[in-house]
Amino acid sequence: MLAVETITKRFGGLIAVNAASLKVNAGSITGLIGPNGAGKTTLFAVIAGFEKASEGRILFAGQDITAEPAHLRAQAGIARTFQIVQPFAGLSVVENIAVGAYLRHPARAEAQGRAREVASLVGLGAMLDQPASSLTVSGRKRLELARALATEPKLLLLDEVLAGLNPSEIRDMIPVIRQIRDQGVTILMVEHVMQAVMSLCEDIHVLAQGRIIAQGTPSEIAGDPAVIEAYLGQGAAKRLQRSAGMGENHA
Ligand SMILES: Nc1ncnc2c1ncn2[C@@H]1O[C@H](COP(=O)(O)OP(=O)(O)OP(=O)(O)O)[C@@H](O)[C@H]1O
Repeated sequence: MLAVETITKRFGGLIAVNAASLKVNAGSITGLIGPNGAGKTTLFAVIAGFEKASEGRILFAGQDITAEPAHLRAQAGIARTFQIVQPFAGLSVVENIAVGAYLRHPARAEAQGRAREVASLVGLGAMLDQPASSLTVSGRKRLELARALATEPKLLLLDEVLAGLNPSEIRDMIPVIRQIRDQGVTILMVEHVMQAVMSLCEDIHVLAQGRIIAQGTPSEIAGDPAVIEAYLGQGAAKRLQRSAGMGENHA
């Protein structure tokens, strides 16, 4: 569904994304992980058309969309959520979601009808008429998800939708994300909550200092020395191996 081909993004002298390539298969939940500042959000912005790639190509369903503006990518079926959630505070929950639904349903009643369906999918069905400003952090995250989903995307880019949630809220959100995929939406997610990434994603790409350093299944990624080093620093993989060996000796 999506092919990112050797994308580079420079901000002046800073290379935020450095010749990164990745693929997202239709129907999958694919993960994009990496330490802080690795370039994940920047790569999302380039995929969604909010930032222009300095080099490289983006293919969506086989079409080269590298030069397309963000609104045409949304029309084609790409939606993203934002790490910093900023709902229209003065509007109700259903009106906020309808903003996304207007993309495919210009009539108000239809857009609101679609917004209600999406609200119940993400667990906001009981809060339709509340002002968005009254939602908790967890409610705002669900609203952000709903606004993107209301555009009826084929590919949904989730930027840390679990950040700031407590463990029980995370447990509640995981099946919601899975259900969205089961309804036919392909998902690419940036996430720091590893337990969620490991349980949801069939394929994971790891970005570190702008480069893709590993790709594979959750268990391949968890055991990859380059990934361990990227998160824990140089020599960490060896140190872990040694202490695991010592553990066995003691046992
Ligand atoms: N608009 C911008 N102008 C200049 N530098 C930027 C801009 N956006 C991002 N950067 C820089 O690009 C690098 C990558 O940032 P990015 O936010 O993409 O990383 P990230 O992997 O999403 O990090 P985090 O996990 O902390 O959200 C950082 O060094 C950041 O400071």
